[in-house]
Amino acid sequence: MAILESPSACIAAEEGVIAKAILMPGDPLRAKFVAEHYLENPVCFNTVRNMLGYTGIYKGRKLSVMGHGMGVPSAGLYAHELYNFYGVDTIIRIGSAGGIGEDVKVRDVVLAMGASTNSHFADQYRFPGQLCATADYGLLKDAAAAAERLGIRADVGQVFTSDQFYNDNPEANATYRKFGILAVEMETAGIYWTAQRFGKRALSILTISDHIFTGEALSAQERQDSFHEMMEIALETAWNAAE
Ligand SMILES: O=P(O)(O)O[C@H]1O[C@H](CO)[C@@H](O)[C@H]1O
Ligand SMILES: O=c1cc[nH]c(=O)[nH]1
Repeated sequence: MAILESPSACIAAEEGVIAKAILMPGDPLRAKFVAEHYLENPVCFNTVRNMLGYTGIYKGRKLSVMGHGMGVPSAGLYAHELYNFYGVDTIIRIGSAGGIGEDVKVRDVVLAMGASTNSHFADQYRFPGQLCATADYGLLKDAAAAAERLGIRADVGQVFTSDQFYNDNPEANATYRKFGILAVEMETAGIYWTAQRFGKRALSILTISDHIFTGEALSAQERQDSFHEMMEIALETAWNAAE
């Protein structure tokens, strides 16, 4: 696929091709999977850096899905370009996360109401104080309702967005747990801040793929099945926001 001239640095898509609502996993191959399994007539709109993006139709409405890579710098960059250059107004992250909360089990779906973080991404805003990274309430409400309709248990609460996958501080996770953090992952705060900065909407829907305290982890089959549950909640939520 030839790379197009484009208004932004890291996405090369034709004007109007990307839908107003987009699902975003970290892994571009998970984006391809969603496009091929859930969207009618998916068309690939981005191959730059292999960060695959597709637009197709879900239940009669135009919807997109694209990878955002790992970590806040990568996810923040793609969210910035989508919101500012491609007319996107809703990003729903669909990611994996490590369980922290006592009541959170592998396979569970977590709706991230807010994200605490050790990321310094928001320093650029020179916000006088600590800027809360929070989900869009409408998306959060729609996702909780969709989970209930689909009969899927979804925990709603706070997550921790970490710059480290391998953390050298052995006490960090116990402290997160003490403060009621449900799960740890690596992008939500950056996406939420970017949405807040540009007056847009974002929500992270996460599947617990492993538990930090119990060491329990999903098998490949379980990962596939429970990721389906997260994807279905996300698709139903995005449908409400789609054209
Ligand atoms: O499954 P994804 O969406 O990539 O999310 C989680 O998985 C990656 C680490 O394995 C990080 O990106 C983390 O946030
Ligand atoms: O960021 C992540 C994702 C899954 N599991 C973890 O422990 N961390």
